[in-house]
Amino acid sequence: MEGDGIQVERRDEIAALNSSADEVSHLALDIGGTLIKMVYFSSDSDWPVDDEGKRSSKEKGSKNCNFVNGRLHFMKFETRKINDCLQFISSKQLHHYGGWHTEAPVDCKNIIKATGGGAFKFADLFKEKLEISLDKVEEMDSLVAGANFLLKAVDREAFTYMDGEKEYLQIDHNDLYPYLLVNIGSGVSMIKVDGDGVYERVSGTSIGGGTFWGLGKLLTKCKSFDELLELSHQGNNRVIDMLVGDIYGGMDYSKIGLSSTAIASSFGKAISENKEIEDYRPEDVARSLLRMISNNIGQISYLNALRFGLKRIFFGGFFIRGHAYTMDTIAVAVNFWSKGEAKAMFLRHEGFLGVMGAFMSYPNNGLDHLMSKQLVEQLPKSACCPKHEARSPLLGDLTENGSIECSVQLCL
Ligand SMILES: Nc1ncnc2c1ncn2[C@@H]1O[C@H](COP(=O)(O)OP(=O)(O)OP(=O)(O)O)[C@@H](O)[C@H]1O
Ligand SMILES: CC(C)(CO)[C@@H](O)C(=O)NCCC(=O)O
Repeated sequence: MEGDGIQVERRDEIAALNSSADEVSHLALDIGGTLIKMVYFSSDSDWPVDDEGKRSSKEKGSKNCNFVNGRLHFMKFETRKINDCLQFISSKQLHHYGGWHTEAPVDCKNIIKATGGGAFKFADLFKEKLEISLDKVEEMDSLVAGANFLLKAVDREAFTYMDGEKEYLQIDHNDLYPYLLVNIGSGVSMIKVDGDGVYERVSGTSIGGGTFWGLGKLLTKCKSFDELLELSHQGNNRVIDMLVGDIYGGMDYSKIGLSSTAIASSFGKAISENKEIEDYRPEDVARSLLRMISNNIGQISYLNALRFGLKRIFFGGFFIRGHAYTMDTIAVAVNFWSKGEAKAMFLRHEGFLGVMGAFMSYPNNGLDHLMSKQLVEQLPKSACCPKHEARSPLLGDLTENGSIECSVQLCL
């Protein structure tokens, strides 16, 4: 029988679920060029079943629906280590729990929503290793659905970053569109969003997170992205970048609005010195690289915002990783080029937009509404958000693996 919410599989196999600590559903994947993102829901373990092994109501809502408390789990894996992801799914038996469909035949249970290029590239691998069929969700559709959902559902999802200060924003649901979504993954997609499912990918650039990680790895011999990011934190880009002051004898070029400390040419100083890469500190190389790529993305984003008269630019993707210097550079670039007209905004669930979109695409009607309500209610509402706000214990910045409490509606 179908209801308004997620439909529960009313089969005897469901009874077997009750032996496990948590009940899992709605596994979704975003398999990108560099990272695999995963989301799944686990309900609290004390959800009762009736004598026939069917889930019974703990708290009946209207139309015979249950409100189930649980957690939404967020994970990421490196795509080059896809076997770790397969192993995780297998060890937790997650693959049995795509959506719960009343009508679905037993052998349809291993159908998982998946987005990103890897949903095509690795479809056979998932089938072969875990007998999972990937139900492909279009990548841009997923990004936009995920961003719209998070911006509407999660209080203080978006924030600005300037001079080391985060300022959380209260998004008016009736005044969200249009905006520019800039997703900085391996490559960068720029999407003009006009409504739910109404969007156009207006631009992109191949100089993105993959460029930072790839070039950074070659130039610094770093073994991990986190190591490279940490290095950049300690570096000084002025050692390698050619500044306006280097060209103008320490002076500003005020006539065209460039201060002496502005970068005139990224990595430009390296040509005038008789140095090899080994002569530079990896910290400084990492810093210059991060600055170059962040600046460039900020500038192209601004130009696209200008092209369509958009004032708000939301930045997502795992390149950002909540990193202060990255956000600061992007924000300064947008602010500088737009003369303060456009604003760069960042998202707490930055890297999980696409996978949230895929998660939301499981056929149900209740999830969106209910989760929105729950997620919002878990945070105190306030019209004005103080700077340097403490992280919410339930909804911390989700740049790492973690989980958040929420409720979903399941209908029998
Ligand atoms: N632990 C990590 N390992 C590797 N890259 C990381 C890590 N954390 C952050 N990154 C950065 O995030 C980028 C990947 O971001 P994201 O997961 O949003 O994109 P993707 O889906 O893999 O790429 P695309 O959408 O272009 O296919 C990397 O290129 C790198 O710059
Ligand atoms: C190819 C995708 C969409 C894959 O996620 C992404 O890596 C991207 O937007 N790259 C930039 C490609 C370009 O527009 O030049």
